[in-house]
Amino acid sequence: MNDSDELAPAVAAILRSAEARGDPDRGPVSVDARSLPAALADAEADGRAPVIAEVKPTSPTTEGTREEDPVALAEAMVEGGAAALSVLTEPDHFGGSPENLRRIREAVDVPVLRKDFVLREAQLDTVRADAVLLIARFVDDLSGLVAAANERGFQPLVEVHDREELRAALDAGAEIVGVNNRDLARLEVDLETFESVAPEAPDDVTLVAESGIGAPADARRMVEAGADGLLIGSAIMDGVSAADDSESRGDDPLSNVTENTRRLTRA
Ligand SMILES: O=C(O)c1ccccc1NCC(=O)[C@H](O)[C@H](O)COP(=O)(O)O
Repeated sequence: MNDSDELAPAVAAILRSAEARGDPDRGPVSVDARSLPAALADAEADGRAPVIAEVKPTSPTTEGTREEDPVALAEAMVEGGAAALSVLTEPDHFGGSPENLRRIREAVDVPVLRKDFVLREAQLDTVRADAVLLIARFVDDLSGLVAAANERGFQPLVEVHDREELRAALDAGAEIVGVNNRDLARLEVDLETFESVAPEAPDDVTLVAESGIGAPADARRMVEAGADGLLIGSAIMDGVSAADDSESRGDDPLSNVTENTRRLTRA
């Protein structure tokens, strides 16, 4: 990873803090993972859009920080039909923590993806999750980290943004690939990114469309383009564009999170 000059300043700062974070003081963890591909397929089989709902207290592109208990947020998402959860563990720019993930995974029975900027093997051992995000652009030894994640029982979800990164992910042995519609160089979101990369992926890969899915029509568009899973954060956490109209939003933030999730899982 040597292109921090080409990244949005917020992303370069995220990477600096990921590099500086200490490694856990223990050996390799072992995980008995809940299957993410199976959970997504089960959702589709019973008529729900396969949503991976993200517990994302804040981000560089969000105003303010959600103060609700992360476990309550996660349970509200599952109640709304989420097939799986994504939980931020990045503390400095997303308000996440490994402890949030540990508590959420204990409280729900759906698969939980660890959302962070994992750069080296020891960082895998910070907390047990069912799946772990590895960002192709930022990981120097992608094959090594995919293998290290698999050895521990984690399901690696390798994030790409273009066809070249998709090839690198497949060469590294990725079986679950996320195509991020958010360009981390400029932080702009464009759903055409998924549409241009998805046709290049083999059929046996589980493909996840990430970022920028704000409304049910976006969710349908991504599924039509080949998405097996939909990673959705902001539209569930704040629901600005998920709600059809502001009158349908109530005063209870957790009910709104459930309702935002439900609208998207019913897409
Ligand atoms: O979300 C951000 O502002 C962000 C900024 C810099 C790097 C990464 C960022 N997001 C990471 C994500 O992948 C999203 O949280 C996830 O795909 C959900 O996206 P969205 O539904 O658009 O909140």
